[in-house]
Amino acid sequence: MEILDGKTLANKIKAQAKIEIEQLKSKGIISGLAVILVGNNPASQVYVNMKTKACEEVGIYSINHRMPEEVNEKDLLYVIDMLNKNPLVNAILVQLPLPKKIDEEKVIEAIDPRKDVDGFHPYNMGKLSRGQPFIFPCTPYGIIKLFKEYKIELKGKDVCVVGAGNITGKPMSYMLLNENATVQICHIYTKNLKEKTKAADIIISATGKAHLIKEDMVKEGAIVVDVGIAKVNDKIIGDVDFENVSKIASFITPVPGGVGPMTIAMLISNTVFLSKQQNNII
Ligand SMILES: Nc1nc(=O)c2c([nH]1)NC[C@@H]1CN(c3ccc(C(=O)N[C@@H](CCC(=O)O)C(=O)O)cc3)C=[N+]21
Repeated sequence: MEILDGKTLANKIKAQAKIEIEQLKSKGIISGLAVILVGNNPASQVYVNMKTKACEEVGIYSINHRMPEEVNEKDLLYVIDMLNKNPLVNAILVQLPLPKKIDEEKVIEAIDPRKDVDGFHPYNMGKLSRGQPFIFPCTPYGIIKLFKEYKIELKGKDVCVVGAGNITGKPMSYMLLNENATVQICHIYTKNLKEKTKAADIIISATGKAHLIKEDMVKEGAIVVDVGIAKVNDKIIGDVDFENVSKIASFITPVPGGVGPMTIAMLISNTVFLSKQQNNII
């Protein structure tokens, strides 16, 4: 069994981004990321702080917009419009989830697709689904990078994606299909989940259900990627029962230190990409 070490690869990717950011600076271009955080969700605050810290590490100019839980949709859309028009802002991220009374779809659609660092805008999701991507959502992008780093071939592999959310499951499935993998997407209504995961060469689980994936659901020698981050008694627990599944998997990501740090690294990398795009460098 080999660990897919997201932390180490994330540091490598951030170091590369730092060099590119310095090159942009020598051309007078400063990469800028705006993060909008609505409300006081403690987990969201932790993630946003990690993003800000990563920006500081690599030299990205970052602005945090904090808005109260009770903010009305119109005010939030106004801030997005302002950021869309601000030439110092190359990338915009609205931290999810948003308070229930805000229409998430409307908010995501308000982001200029050219500044959509998460790749969540329907234009970008549509492009990705057609195999003509402009930008890749950070979490699935990080997972693909991990596969490439460890020379894991995707062409023709049977991949079982557990979880069909917009942040990971769906864009992950498109990216795998674009790599010529055979993709099965499972979700809460899936019958006989075990039968499906057990048949897979690669399992990618993104449900947030602590230890959903047990040893008896995994084929000997399979590759297991854990995107889950449930909080149980103040500890972060992944979707995968690591202790037991790691005994039979050929490659496995740990939680923490696997997919999480890769998500942050790809956010940095996407910000650099958008900065270059907007300055006609690529
Ligand atoms: N618009 C938007 N874009 C996102 O990319 C986005 C989002 N909303 N909402 C929430 C999810 C979650 N997410 C994580 C990022 C890093 C770690 C991460 O680095 N985790 C560390 C552990 C961190 C800890 O100690 O809690 C690790 O796995 O090693 C986790 C989760 C980004 N998300």
